[in-house]
Amino acid sequence: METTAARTAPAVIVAIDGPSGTGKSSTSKAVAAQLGLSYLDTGAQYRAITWWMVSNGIDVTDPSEIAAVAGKPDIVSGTNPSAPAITVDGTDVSGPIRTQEVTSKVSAVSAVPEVRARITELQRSIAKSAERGIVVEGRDIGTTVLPDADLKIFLTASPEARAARRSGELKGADLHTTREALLKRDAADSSRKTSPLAKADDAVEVDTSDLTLQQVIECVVTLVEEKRATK
Ligand SMILES: Nc1ncnc2c1ncn2[C@@H]1O[C@H](COP(=O)(O)OP(=O)(O)O)[C@@H](O)[C@H]1O
Ligand SMILES: Nc1ccn([C@H]2C[C@H](O)[C@@H](COP(=O)(O)OP(=O)(O)O)O2)c(=O)n1
Repeated sequence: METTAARTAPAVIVAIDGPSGTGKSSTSKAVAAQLGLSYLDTGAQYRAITWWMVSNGIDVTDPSEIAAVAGKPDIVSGTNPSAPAITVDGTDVSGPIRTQEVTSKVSAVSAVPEVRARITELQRSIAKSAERGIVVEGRDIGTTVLPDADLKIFLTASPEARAARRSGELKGADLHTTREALLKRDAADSSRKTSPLAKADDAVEVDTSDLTLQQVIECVVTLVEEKRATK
């Protein structure tokens, strides 16, 4: 629930990065809602451009083919943490971007520099226009997209905890298969040349393996409030 203090506080930019299943989306949405900030899911944008490539028959194993059309889809992200929305060329793609097919191809598409340049520009312009501040979650927000963010958080968790959380979501998914797929995607995201998944030197690292979601939210809200008090 947003408080009166939140409505009058100075704008604050929060970057939350980390690998898959560490709690970035759940934490970012809750913190933004509680503090009256906008919210941006940058993974959804990479998923949306990947969905467009797949839907238009682009060979996602060919970086030059991806680069040639990277500027074509019109991706629009909503920033309401209580109702995150994403459209491509006017079509709501919030469901289709979560399929296994998109998940298995998103690392290859998001490694292409032309894709990153385009999406990064979009992210910076959304962050700039958030009057009361924003929580932006992803892989390279603290290092590349918003290096001057007021607060940078890097969430981690053991592969076992992350796989258990993910297979809980994908009902009936095998734990071992989920763990392997997740580690494969992390390795691809961490080893790409352009803005890989990485912790910024000035980010606060929070290991969420043994914390409840509520504990992680409280920890981040406290860190944001401390930052705001010094602004
Ligand atoms: N600290 C936590 N303890 C238990 N489950 C969690 C925790 N944080 C997140 N989850 C759950 O794990 C799943 C993945 O979380 P999510 O926020 O989507 O992670 P990410 O955005 O980093 O991939 C969700 O079902 C979420 O409810
Ligand atoms: N800032 C970002 C955000 C996501 N990506 C890429 C790499 C990720 O594997 C995919 C999907 O991100 P997403 O946050 O939706 O992934 P999870 O829901 O955590 O599994 O997008 C990126 O390259 N840079």
